[in-house]
Amino acid sequence: MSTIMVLNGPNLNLLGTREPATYGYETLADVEVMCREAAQTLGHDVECHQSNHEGVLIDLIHEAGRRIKAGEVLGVVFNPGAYTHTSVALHDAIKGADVPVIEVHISNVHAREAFRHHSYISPAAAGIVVGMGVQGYVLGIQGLVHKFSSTPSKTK
Ligand SMILES: O=C1C[C@@](O)(C(=O)O)C[C@@H](O)[C@@H]1O
Repeated sequence: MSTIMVLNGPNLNLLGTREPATYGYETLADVEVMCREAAQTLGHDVECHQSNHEGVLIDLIHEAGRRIKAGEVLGVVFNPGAYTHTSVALHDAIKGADVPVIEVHISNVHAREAFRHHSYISPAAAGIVVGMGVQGYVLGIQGLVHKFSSTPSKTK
């Protein structure tokens, strides 16, 4: 059973109280429970991390890369928060460590301010889930497993 890493970037520790009209009322702890249940249903563990610091997120992506090579980790479901729109370093980390990443955004970033329309992460991501609320994390886990688990599938 391999582990799915769920990474959340800056300000996502404030879920539940942060702009609930945009991000909903579920807390990060609620999201992590949803992720654990979704992963377990598919035969995987989850490991959840949140950081407000770009370098910590880069280190976690590198760690994921090492653990993927060791067969311990399947990939990463990643909401990079505002670093989505600024971080060449996170883009390079994903490419450099060769990590399958499903990028998740709770809100529909394309229906918001223009500065949220560009993602440095998307060109390095294996898939993207946008605007589905916190359910997007579950969809991201399902997508990651569907695309990357060794279980045969006709539609990868
Ligand atoms: O922090 C976030 C959250 C977000 O990634 C989302 O989940 O919708 C969208 C980003 O633009 C924003 O900076």
